[in-house]
Amino acid sequence: MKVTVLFSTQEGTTETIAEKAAADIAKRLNGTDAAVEVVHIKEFNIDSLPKRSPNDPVLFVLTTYIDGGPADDAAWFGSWLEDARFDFRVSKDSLSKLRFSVLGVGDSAYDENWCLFPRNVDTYVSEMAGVHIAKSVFADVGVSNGPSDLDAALADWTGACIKSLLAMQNGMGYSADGSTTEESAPTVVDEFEVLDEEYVTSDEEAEDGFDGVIGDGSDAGGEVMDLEDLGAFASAGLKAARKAKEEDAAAAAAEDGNLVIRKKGAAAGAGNHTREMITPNLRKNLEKQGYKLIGSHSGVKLCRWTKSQMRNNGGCYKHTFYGIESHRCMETTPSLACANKCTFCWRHQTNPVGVEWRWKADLPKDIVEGALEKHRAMIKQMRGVPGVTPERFQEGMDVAHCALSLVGEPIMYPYINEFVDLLHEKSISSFLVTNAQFPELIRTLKPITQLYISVDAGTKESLKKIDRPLFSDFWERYNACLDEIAKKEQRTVFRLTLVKGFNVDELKNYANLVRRGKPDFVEVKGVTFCGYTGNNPLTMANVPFHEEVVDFVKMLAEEISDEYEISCEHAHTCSLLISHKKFKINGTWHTWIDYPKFHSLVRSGAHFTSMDYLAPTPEWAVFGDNRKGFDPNMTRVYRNKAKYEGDPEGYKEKIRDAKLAAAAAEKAAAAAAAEL
Ligand SMILES: Cc1cc2nc3c(=O)[nH]c(=O)nc-3n(C[C@H](O)[C@H](O)[C@H](O)COP(=O)(O)O)c2cc1C
Ligand code: SF4
Repeated sequence: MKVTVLFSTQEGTTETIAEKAAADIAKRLNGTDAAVEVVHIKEFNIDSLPKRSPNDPVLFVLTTYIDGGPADDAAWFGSWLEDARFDFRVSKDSLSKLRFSVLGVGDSAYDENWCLFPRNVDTYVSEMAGVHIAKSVFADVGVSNGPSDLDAALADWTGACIKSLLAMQNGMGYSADGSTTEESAPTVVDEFEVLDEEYVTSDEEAEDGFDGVIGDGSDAGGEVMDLEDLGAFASAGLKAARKAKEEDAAAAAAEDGNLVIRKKGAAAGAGNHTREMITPNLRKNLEKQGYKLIGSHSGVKLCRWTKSQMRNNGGCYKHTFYGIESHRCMETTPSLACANKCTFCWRHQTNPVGVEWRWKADLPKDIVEGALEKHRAMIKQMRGVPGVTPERFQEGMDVAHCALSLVGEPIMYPYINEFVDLLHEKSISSFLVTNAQFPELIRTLKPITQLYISVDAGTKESLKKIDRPLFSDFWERYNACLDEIAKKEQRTVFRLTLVKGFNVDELKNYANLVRRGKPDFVEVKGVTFCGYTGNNPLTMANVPFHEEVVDFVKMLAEEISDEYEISCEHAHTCSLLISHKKFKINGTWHTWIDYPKFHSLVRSGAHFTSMDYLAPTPEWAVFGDNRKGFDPNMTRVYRNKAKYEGDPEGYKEKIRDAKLAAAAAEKAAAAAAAEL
């Protein structure tokens, strides 16, 4: 018997799952004549499926991608199957020899598209007379407990497959529900069911009548569990035990040599991917990226500019544009989840997603206190570092700004208003970035110091390509968010991230969006390359040069020149600011913020607008100044100072050449990979 575990993946999770399943199966079939192989779908000859011997089952482990469709590697398999299924010339029992089962991987946050592709594969193969050796199971990476949780689904599915495979080896019958018979020929119950699709963890649904019982109880080993027990069911201990078991299985199988892994090069991104808001795996992942986690859904991270300004080596663009003291700025988020899968996301697609809040909500007080504590602990590590004076160290400990822009969608957090109240009570300013998918939450958001909206694309098509949103009405939501922004009276900012080859050609569309949202400011920045993984479409070639950003900004400013003008530049981060002309008072830009005034306005409870807490912009920050946005009170550090000072133009040229070479090399590598 040859068991083929056939996987498709976009970003690597499903590959890991397939390997775990195969290792477990191989271990359990050890000592029989069965061989187990893990095969990447691109390496598999699909035309051989109809001829496959019933003795050589195929276990599909398939991910779900955009609009519920297949990952790129399985696109042709999807169309092969569909063609075969609907082509009247193909016999309806053409897969009658095939013994199979499907483990689908997807995220229920995608509603009706949850595991759509694996479900279709399951349906089509059944309709062409393929025979289940075990019930197909659909796993939900969006929950951390319950029967459709990835770990539980994997364990159930693998267990059922093993049972049938052992029965086949022993010449016994088997059924899709995992029971065996004494008959020598296989008896197959050709039906399957999704493991408790209705199972949800949200408080809301619990209120809607969820009684804490999973299915009929059979899913949990015959027990009926209540909600408290679910916590234990998903406890770290159980998971650790499972993991250890899986690792043992992999090691033993590899030792015994009945497991073969056949896949295409580096098929996908690395290891541990995500399930739920801060599950043990996600925690590890985020901590590896330098996040300090608070409670069950919040994070804080020390920004490089905080460290830089602590040493008086320069602040971030927010220092240049708005007078933020970067060394007193805490970067945090009360929601690591969001409703997108942006191509340029810093979290390398490991983010939990949802179209609404559906997790336990920690108290705002605990998040604010926890974030301050962890932020200060990171600042403490800067004590004694060259350039950090006792004054600046003390200022660093005394947080004055909070950038709610780390990752995730902060306004999804149900207590966001209470959260910003707590910041303001502590005289901490609030800069909040939202991703333009929740107009109703923007509407109900209280006045904050500065409200950002990410305007990632000028057209529906490129928004879909860049942000890869969950909502099907994402474009309508995007526009509704702009309408809400237009109604806000305190400072509003459009944040444009230019991605070469994706959105830089949409000048006129952007101009229309600015006219619609009427923001006070438009910040434009080139996308930052942060080592995107897996099949992420971005490469260094998508990162625009500073001059390209400047050219774009000049053209955009020209389009909206009746009301806006370029005001500031921070060359170091390729960022420029276009401001509404009302901030140019008597010929002087007033893009900076009077923070004490903002706090006294909030405390007064009086009505106020963005014109009530402004401050003049220093000359060095103004566009056109030869200091290019670098604060002259600080000392710039060049990594290659000698070279730069000796021949600044030549040095810039070299940097440019190096970037171009890197971009060309990436393109060539991608082309070569595509050809393989
Ligand atoms: C751009 C994008 C779109 C997705 N669309 C869906 C979808 O429509 N339905 C679904 O069930 N899961 C969807 N997912 C969730 C993935 O199936 C899930 O993240 C899975 O763990 C990815 O597995 P992989 O790492 O093997 O590619 C999507 C993920 C991404 C990144
Ligand atoms: S909205 Fe933010 S956190 Fe969510 S995917 Fe996009 S960049 Fe990442």
